[in-house]
Amino acid sequence: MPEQTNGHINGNGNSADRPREPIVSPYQPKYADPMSNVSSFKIIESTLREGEQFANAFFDTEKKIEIAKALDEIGVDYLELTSPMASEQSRQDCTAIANLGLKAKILTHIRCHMDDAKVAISTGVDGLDVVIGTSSYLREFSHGKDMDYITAKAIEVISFIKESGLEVRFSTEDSFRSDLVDLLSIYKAVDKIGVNRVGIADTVGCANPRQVYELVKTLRGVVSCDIECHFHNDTGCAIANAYAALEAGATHIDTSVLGIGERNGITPLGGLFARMYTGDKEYVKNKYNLHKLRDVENIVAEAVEVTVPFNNYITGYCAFTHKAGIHAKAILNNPSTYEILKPEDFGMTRYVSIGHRLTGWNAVKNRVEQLNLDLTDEDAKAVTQKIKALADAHGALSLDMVDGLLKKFHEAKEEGTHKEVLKNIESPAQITV
Ligand SMILES: CC(=O)SCCNC(=O)CCNC(=O)[C@H](O)C(C)(C)COP(=O)(O)OP(=O)(O)OC[C@H]1O[C@@H](n2cnc3c(N)ncnc32)[C@H](O)[C@@H]1OP(=O)(O)O
Ligand SMILES: O=C(O)CCC(=O)C(=O)O
Ligand SMILES: [Mg+2]
Repeated sequence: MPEQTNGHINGNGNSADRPREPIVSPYQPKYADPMSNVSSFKIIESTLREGEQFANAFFDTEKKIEIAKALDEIGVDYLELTSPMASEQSRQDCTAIANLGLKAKILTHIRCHMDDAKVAISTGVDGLDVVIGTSSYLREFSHGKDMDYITAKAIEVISFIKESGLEVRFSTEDSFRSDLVDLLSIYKAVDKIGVNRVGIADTVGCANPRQVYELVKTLRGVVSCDIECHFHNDTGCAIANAYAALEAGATHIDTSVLGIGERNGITPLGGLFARMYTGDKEYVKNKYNLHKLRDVENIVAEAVEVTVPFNNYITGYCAFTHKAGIHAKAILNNPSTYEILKPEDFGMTRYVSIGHRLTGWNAVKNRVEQLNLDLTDEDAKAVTQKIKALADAHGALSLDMVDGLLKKFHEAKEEGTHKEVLKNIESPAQITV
């Protein structure tokens, strides 16, 4: 039997830290967890590149440095920066961040073009992410080049970057609307000349996890270098696609803080953490400083003038709020009953909400115990019914109101008038403390 713990209504979740027997769920997936790549996956954090393509984003040098340092504290493996070709300030910012001496490797992102490569190398970054579109859309409406030209240019640019000693990645923009034979043939060609990584990019967010798995698995059989993946979230698959890519043998995933990027963005850093933590908690906890996630999200949210979404992975304000009575009872006994992520692993706090009509007597009784009031189960049940009636008539009650009601009831009980007092309370105003 799992240990019965006394959960905290506003507690810090420490009850979940106590040793307890593992709960073996009959609903564990039957297949072996294929997350062999979890123990080696790397994050290419692109808030300072893809994130700068978010509609509201404008980061001055100081803000870029603040974000870069905050991401470095989390322990992301790479930071990807906007192309130095974008503007003179972008070029100077690349140089400034490359010189910060961060633990993360610094990359910048360039077109498949010799001029871009030359300028990028001169910034002092550790590596270059080279990209060129291979779908018929991009070949026709963007750069207008055919596959022979693209392949020859890729080989020229990659060879040049390698000669300078930098790490180099080659990526095909809009991979999922590109011809598979074209893709495999160009990836093979660049693998042969020693590219460090090839990249698959779902530039328009059209791919689903099954398609991702198939493409990455096929590519894994064709190249020996690392495989990076970049997923846009237009159809809500960016996290699932990242996971499917890792299952299939990808090694690097692009993220941005809060998922910001072109249109509605890419795989969010926090969402990827949540997904990967669920697969291999110890690896993710040991490798990344998860307690710092909220700080960097707040920095970025403020910089781009958005609020952190209420339902954000991990840090959304209700990510660890439990409400319905059935949930509250079980959570208070053992948080893992309704939590796959431990809030304390992310520096977050669990909250059990009790002042509403979905509440249950077990949660109310727990509050009675926290307030150290001498009330019976029957008393807790009676007060619970009053909370429900008040909520039906007036909407949710604050925790202060619930406390006020419990204290009033307790005082009246000492005088033997509690049933009458409870009956006479008809509005929250009568219990507001
Ligand atoms: C899917 C992605 O997010 S890819 C990354 C996107 N990032 C950026 O665009 C960085 C910010 N961009 C910029 O500042 C500018 O677009 C620049 C500096 C890169 C280029 O600016 P401009 O020279 O004014 O060209 P413009 O932006 O109008 O068009 C893009 C040019 O790059 C070419 N191009 C587009 N993609 C590529 C590529 N991957 N490799 C090589 N050339 C490319 C286009 O053919 C076009 O060339 P043209 O000047 O002959 O028409
Ligand atoms: O360089 C890459 O792999 C991705 C570029 C990009 O942002 C995209 O294709 O959406
Ligand atoms: Mg993108």
